[in-house]
Amino acid sequence: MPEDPPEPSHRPVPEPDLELGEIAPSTYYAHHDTMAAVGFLTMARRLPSLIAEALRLAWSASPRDTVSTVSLSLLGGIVTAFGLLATTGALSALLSEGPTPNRVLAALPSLALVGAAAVARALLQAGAGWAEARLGPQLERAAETRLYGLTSKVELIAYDDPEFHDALERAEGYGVNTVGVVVSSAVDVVTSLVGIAAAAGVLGVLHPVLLPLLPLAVLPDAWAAIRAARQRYTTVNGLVPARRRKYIISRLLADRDCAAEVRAFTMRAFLLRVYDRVARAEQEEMLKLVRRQTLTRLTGQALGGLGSALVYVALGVLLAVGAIPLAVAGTAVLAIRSAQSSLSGLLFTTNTLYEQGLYFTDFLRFCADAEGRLVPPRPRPAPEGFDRIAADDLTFTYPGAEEPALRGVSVEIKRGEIVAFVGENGSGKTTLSKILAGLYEPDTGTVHWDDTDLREVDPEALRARTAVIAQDHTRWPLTARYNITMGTDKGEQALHSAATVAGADEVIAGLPHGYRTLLDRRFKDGHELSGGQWQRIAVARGFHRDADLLICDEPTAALDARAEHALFERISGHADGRTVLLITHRLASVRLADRIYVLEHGKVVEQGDHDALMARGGLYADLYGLQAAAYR
Ligand SMILES: Nc1ncnc2c1ncn2[C@@H]1O[C@H](COP(=O)(O)OP(=O)(O)OP(=O)(O)O)[C@@H](O)[C@H]1O
Repeated sequence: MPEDPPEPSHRPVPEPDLELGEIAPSTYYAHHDTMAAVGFLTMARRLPSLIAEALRLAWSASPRDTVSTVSLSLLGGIVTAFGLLATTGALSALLSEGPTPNRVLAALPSLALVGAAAVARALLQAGAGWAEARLGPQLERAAETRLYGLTSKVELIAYDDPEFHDALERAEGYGVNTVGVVVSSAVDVVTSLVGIAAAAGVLGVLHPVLLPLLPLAVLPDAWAAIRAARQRYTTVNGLVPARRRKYIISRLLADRDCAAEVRAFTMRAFLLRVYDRVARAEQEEMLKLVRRQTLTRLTGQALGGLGSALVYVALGVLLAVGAIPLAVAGTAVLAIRSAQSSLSGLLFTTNTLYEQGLYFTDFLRFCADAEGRLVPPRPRPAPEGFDRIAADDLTFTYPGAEEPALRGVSVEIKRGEIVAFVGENGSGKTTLSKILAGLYEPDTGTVHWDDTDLREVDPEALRARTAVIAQDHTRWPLTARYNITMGTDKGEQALHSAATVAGADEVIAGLPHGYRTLLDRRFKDGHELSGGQWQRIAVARGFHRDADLLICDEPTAALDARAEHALFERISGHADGRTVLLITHRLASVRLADRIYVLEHGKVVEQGDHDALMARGGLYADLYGLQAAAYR
């Protein structure tokens, strides 16, 4: 354990508290339970379908390399069998009667065959290895392209569905990485099976009585390997919660985000103690496992030795009674050894294939589910613009939510207007704006751009006509330029004017490489911005887009007073002729709106301009009065 720092004398460090609650299960260990419980036969039964799925995927990534991998591996097995049979010829000649030079001469053709088989096998194995290695990166790319093609295309609402999230986490966190391993394990399983079949075939050809000797020699090893693997799974599965807890604590000790607080609150000694307790417990379990596995392997080896002894005795008896010649017995020993090595390969790869196959299946299931979440093709093109947007009687409930976020909402936005949504937290403003932007589909009700029903329009095309300055905008790990243009370069003039409107020009002027500065500290020469500076960039992004409808969701929450004032001035100047939908809690700023909708619990409870709403003396007047009082 690392040495503890001296405790501060003025305050005792509390005892490490391990009562941190249950650790939630993790994607990375999603199938450990299954692996600890499942038997070898269950694994073996699942093999054919797993091998078929893996080969189908491999075929889609590269038919040529798939065929090469499989055919060269199979040929390698056949050549091995051929080499073993040629050995019998060589041994027969060498062990026959007569002077040694004559016996060697007689053995030469068979020896040449044995040599040729060895060379051919080596070449075939190298070829298979090469094709398999080529397949790996192609598979990885195919799987990732498929995954990310789907994640970026599914309906946005999928991201609010916990089941989609879980499935995505499993597919992305682990499933996609297993594709290559599953395919290579599938090929290895087939190769090992061919190796065993070849050895068994050779024994059968040499003498049928030799066949029953094979299980005698190979089963003890097989038993030990399977048992040791089970022991490891059971232990590691039991350790999953401890390992996750250790990982969480290790992040507190090593992550940048908490580095300052770890020091400010002198947390080091406390955290190290908690870490050490968990790590020690884990170490104890691992040492116990090592002891148990060693015992199992010793038993397996002892039984294996016994099995081999029995094989030799049986061979001796067969030789003594003249059932088989010496050359055949010699080849049988070689064939049994070859089967043993194929079997240990088979056990290892079966285990790997089954385990990785569980995660691989997660990947396949996710892709199938995501396909079902794609927006079906829509008949009408997106409207060129609008004179009036009308939302009628919208209701919307988030997946899994008990209460609807919107209940029977109707709003109207005319071209060139500034319309504001106000209301307390959680009243439904952002949800409504996302439906108007075509990001969510309402459960019931309609949105029309003039006479076009948005349900008939491709949402992607519609989104090209709207710009959203989001409340929780993304801090893209790109240059300042790309953070504003988002890859749609409209020239320097458009870039500078959008940046100026948002006050982002001042931010960019202060960056070491101006617009070319990377806004992410994880990259070399990357730069970090403050919350308000980021918001200015996000606002510039919205203004840069050629959109008929500009949705500003809390665009000034992080801005200083001067920047906020400048932005609202700009919006009140009708943002270069755009229609603006403004969501804000700063009610002084919505005075400029042509119409204000006040939302409460997912319903529009008031609407009108500022003066009308103040005169009404309802929720808006209450909220406005509260804010105004704070400045008096
Ligand atoms: N992704 C989501 N999944 C489930 N419920 C959600 C989700 N997003 C919002 N909600 C719920 O929907 C309701 C409306 O949320 P919305 O974000 O539209 O409110 P808002 O008026 O924009 O709030 P705020 O002023 O805090 O931004 C809230 O009750 C909220 O808890």
